[in-house]
Amino acid sequence: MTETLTDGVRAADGDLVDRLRSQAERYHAAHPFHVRMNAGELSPAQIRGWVANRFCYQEAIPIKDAAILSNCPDVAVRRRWIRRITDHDGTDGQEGGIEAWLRLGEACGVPRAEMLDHRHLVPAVRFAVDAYITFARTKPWTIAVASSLTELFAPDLMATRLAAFEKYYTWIDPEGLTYFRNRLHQAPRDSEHALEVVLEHCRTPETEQQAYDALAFKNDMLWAVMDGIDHAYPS
Ligand SMILES: O=C(O)c1cc(C(=O)O)c2c(n1)C(=O)C(=O)c1cc(C(=O)O)[nH]c1-2
Repeated sequence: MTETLTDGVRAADGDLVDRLRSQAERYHAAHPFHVRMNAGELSPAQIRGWVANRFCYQEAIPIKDAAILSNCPDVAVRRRWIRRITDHDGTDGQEGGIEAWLRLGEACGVPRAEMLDHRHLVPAVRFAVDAYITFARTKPWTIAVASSLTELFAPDLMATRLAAFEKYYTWIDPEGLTYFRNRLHQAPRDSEHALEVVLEHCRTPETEQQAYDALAFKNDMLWAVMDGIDHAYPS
């Protein structure tokens, strides 16, 4: 690539970026359960059900990122991608996203033992999340990277959710919301890198389509997670 993203994307890259971004409307931000969450309409039991089930996704993220690393022959990409694992797992003296999510759950009233032992885990959520890990293990690494691009859409949802929790769910200790605050800056950094990788490696109509389909798969996976939660904790 002669130009970098910061110089401005090439015309063909712009087309692919537009096609990928067009999938924003299929993002799980539009799922009725999230719409009700962001309107302040969920009960404490529904929030607890969501937080306990979403923990399964949080646990899966570093595992799928390790699967991508294991398939990636590019040292420069691995050096940046590995940060995602430590962001979630933490390091000595630095709390990671998994611990932050456990604290969020506790702030919502779910004991950490009940998240860790999966007693609230709904089958549909387990199977959807497993499918994401399997996708990352079995697809070409560049296509697995493309599936992470839902993070292009995540910051808006994260900001809306944070505001909704602070406004409507005042029974939750605001300290517990650190996870969302951290993702506000982690997600844009991560999606920018993932987009660079996809634009550099997916340069044929076939691979562009595979990247597009990977993002559609991921959107479907996230939607299925929300369907499972919505069904288990109906309004
Ligand atoms: O709460 C959300 O709505 C949401 C969505 C997504 C996403 O769009 O995949 C991620 C996260 N959160 C998240 O916290 C996170 O760490 C994350 C990593 C990834 C990924 O695919 O690599 N997605 C997401």
